[in-house]
Parts: sequence; C-alpha cells; structure tokens
Amino acid sequence: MTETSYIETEHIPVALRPVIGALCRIGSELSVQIARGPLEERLGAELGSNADGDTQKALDVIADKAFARALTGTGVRHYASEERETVQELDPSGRYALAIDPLDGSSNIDVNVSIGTIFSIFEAKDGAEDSFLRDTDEQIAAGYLIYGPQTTLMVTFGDGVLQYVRDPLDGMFKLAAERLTIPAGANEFAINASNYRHWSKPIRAYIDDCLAGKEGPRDKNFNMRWVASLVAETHRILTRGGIFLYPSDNRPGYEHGRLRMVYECAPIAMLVEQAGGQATSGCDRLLGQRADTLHARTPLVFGSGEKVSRVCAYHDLPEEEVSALFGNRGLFRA
Ligand SMILES: O=P(O)(O)OC[C@H]1O[C@](O)(COP(=O)(O)O)[C@@H](O)[C@@H]1O
Ligand SMILES: [Mg+2]
Ligand SMILES: [Mg+2]
Repeated sequence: MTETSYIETEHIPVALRPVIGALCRIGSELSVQIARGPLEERLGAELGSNADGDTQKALDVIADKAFARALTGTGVRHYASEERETVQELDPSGRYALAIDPLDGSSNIDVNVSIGTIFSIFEAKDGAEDSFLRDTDEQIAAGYLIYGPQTTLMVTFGDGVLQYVRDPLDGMFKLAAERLTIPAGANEFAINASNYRHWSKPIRAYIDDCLAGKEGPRDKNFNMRWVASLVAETHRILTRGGIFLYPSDNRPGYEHGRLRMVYECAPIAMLVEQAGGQATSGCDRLLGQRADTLHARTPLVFGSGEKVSRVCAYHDLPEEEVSALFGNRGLFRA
C-alpha cells in the first residue's frame, strides 16, 4: 500500500498527500495499539522526561519515532516534535516544515480516555528553527488525529475544516464532513478548575459568573468539562460548541500557561478559526503571534467567537469590577 491509500485524497492538496497519508498510516497503527491497551507492552510506562521537563511515557516515544520515520521521504524537510529538543532534518530537499505533538493527553493513556496527535505544517525555510519561529498565520495546514471511540482526522488546508473518520472495516480514513463550523450557543466551558486559586482576577471573574448560573449576571446555567486531552476538548468544541481555557497562572513555570505554541496552540487556533471560531492567548488573537523558542508556552482560550470575546472583555473591566463578587458585577448584568 502507498501512503495515500490510507485516506481519500480528493480534498487534499496534491503535494501534501504523501504527508497526510503518512500521518494517517501511523495514526491508524497507533489507534490499533491504543485499542489493545493493557494487552500491549505498557504504553503508559514512564520513561523519564522530555526536553521541556514533561514526563515522557512509552507511547510518547513510540509515536514520535513512528511519525519521524514515516514522514521521511514525503516532502518534510524540518521535523519539530514535543519529544525532541531540536529540529530534525528529514529530507534536505523537502518543501515542508512539520511540527508535531505525537501523543497529546498522555495522562490518559492508561485510563482508556481519548488521546491524539496534533500537527502544524509550514512551507520550509532554510533555517530549521526559523521554519517554526514565525507568524503562526503562515501555517499552510493544521490538524489532529483523535484516538477515541472513533479514530478521526480533523484537518484544514486554509479553506475550511475537513473531518475524516477511520473506517475500522478497512482501515481507510473516509471523508465524513467538510466546512465544519463550531455551533454557537452551547453553555459549556472547559478549564482545570483545580487551579482556580492561581488564576488572574479576570479569569476568576469569568468563571465565577459561569458558576453563578441563573442567579448570576449571565442569567443562565453552564456545564463544565475537563478531559485533560487538548484534542478531546477541541473535538467536543468543534462538534457541539463551547469554550476552552488554559490561562497563565501564578504557579512557577505557568507564567505563560501550560500548552506549547508551535505544536499545540497554533494548529488548534488555525482549525478553530477555519471553523468560524476564535482563539486567543487571553485577549490577543493567537494566529499572528509567534513563538520565540521551539517549546515556548502560551495561554490559550478558544471556542465560539462570542464566548472568546467575552473572556477578553473581562480583561478590560476596571479593578473594582473584577474584584467584585458576581452579585455585584454591574457591567455584565443583562
Ligand atoms: O493536567 P493539566 O494541567 O490539566 O493539563 C492538561 C493539558 O495537558 C496536556 O495533556 C498536554 O499535552 P501532552 O500530553 O502532549 O503533554 C493537554 O492535552 C491538556 O489540555
Ligand atoms: Mg499535548
Ligand atoms: Mg504530547
């Protein structure tokens, strides 16, 4: 089988078909391994830590090596991975630079909850790092694979979001939807609320007002979700709406949040905008910003546009308003 026989290619730009095909081939293999769970050799075993100091699990390393190998010879010149300190050259004459989070949500490997792979593609520059430390608006493609009850590829080439589902009957990724848009009006927010005491006042005020529900200034009830897999949260929001926040907070090392710009936030932001939503680093549009190091972190807020703008508006409230208890927060009372 050639790489491109793993996915229906009609909507994929010709030059990128080998790259997307290779991602789907490895995604397919990983989905089988992940589905076997404990029948496999300890996928969730801790091996040590990666360049960024995060714990590295066996599956993080397996996925990284498999993607690097499969992408060699597909037109990828520069390969940047969460699991590697520096950029690796795969194909000196390749046209593309690909950044990858080979396994996202690795705390969920052992508990049978959705995990995934996130990727971002640029036209390569001569400089390895220069190919990634640039305006995120210059991405030419972005997407993720999610390994859940269904294995799905969500991808954009800058003209809307395409959804492909892996058919377990023949292992082929088949087009399930195109021009996907984030539904408006879902009353769901996703944030790791255990960090409440570390957040800034505007983030606390925003969440306080959601929690106050019908009795608060928002005058409606909300639901909260936290899967701890960015791919799973993104998939839910692309499918039924809502908002995701991983803000900066005052824990040491979290001054810029937790998530990484190059291979997590930039590709998710491109997908979200292509689906009609918004993505910011709290207030400022994320696309258009650039990372200054390969593993740099950034706060991330994304989801349906109206909700993301509201988070930004809380940052503009005067001090007495963000400090006030929700009952007294006058400006947001309808
Ligand atoms: O454990 P926390 O602080 O809630 O962080 C959860 C976040 O960390 C991540 O798992 C980080 O990704 P990795 O598993 O690739 O390191 C995200 O998927 C998720 O949104
Ligand atoms: Mg991740
Ligand atoms: Mg990861």
